[in-house]
Amino acid sequence: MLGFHAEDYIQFLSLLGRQTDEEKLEEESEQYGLTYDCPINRHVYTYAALTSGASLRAAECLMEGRSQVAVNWCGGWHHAKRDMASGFCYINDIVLAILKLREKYDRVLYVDLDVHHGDGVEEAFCASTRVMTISVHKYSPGFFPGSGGLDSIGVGKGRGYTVNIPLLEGARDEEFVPLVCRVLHKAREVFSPQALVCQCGADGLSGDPMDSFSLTPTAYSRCLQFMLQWRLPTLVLGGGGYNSPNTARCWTRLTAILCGHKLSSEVPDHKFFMSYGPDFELNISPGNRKNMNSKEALRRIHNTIIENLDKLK
Ligand SMILES: CN(c1ccc(C(=O)NO)cc1)S(=O)(=O)c1ccc(-c2ccccn2)s1
Ligand SMILES: [Zn+2]
Repeated sequence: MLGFHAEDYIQFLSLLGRQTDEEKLEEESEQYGLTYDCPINRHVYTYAALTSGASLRAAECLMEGRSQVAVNWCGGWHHAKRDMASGFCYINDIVLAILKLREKYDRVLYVDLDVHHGDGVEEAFCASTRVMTISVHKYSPGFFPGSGGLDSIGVGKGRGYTVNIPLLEGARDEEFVPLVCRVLHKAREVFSPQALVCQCGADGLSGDPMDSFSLTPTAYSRCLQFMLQWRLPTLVLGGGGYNSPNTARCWTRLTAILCGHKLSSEVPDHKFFMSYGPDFELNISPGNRKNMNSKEALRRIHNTIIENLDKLK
């Protein structure tokens, strides 16, 4: 964890279980972002260490050639900063995994499909020409974390290696998939990644409490399948997803794709079967929320990103 995070932050997290002076605890917690959406309890450190360790181990499996794809659905904590928790994220397992992959691969592509901007990962690599980050997310006044605009393209020598695809609420599969895949195609052309990390936060699904996009698991499946055809060492991670049955539907579908397994459209009987009512179907309908993304806006976003990426040639 010290490969990315500040020692004092990790030290504080590790002492949480043993700290008894509530007053002191309260005060210090604030400076480390350990309030509101990142509450503290004595289990946080172990939880964060285990989930990050799993993402690191998955990266090592790829580097050892044990598999072409490795998955950690408990990972994907893209908001955590070097010395601060943020957005339910305590340790940035994604940054740790990318730094590990960089020990073997010269260029790593990071793709963030979560409905929230992958700010913690972008910030960590915004000055790098060896890690390209691409985040597609809802970008709207007051929506967390508030960063990830079209003009956020990296800094210094890393300028152009940060890509943001900012969308408005109501985004649907039929425009999400072609836009993301066209950007991915261009990114691969100009960056030639040797390894891939994909955060598959499912809070963009229709029916998620984040109430933002109208995606179905098909959007995530098509984007992941597009990347899988590159046959790069690929790390697949989880992230947000607050409608648990729908998130399970989505990640089960992605797992089946990764395993080359065909799924029935019916949810099979199991311990949590009743949570999948009333239709007990694997698929999710997109719903009918108003789509605020106009064709002109989507075209402008696409053209701007393609122009920016072409400058890297
Ligand atoms: C802290 N926030 C985050 C941060 C990160 C995420 C996330 O999933 N990031 O990927 C989600 C919410 S937040 O302020 O937007 C919210 C906290 C609680 C929220 C909520 C709770 C219930 C229903 C709808 N929204 S949104
Ligand atoms: Zn999210």
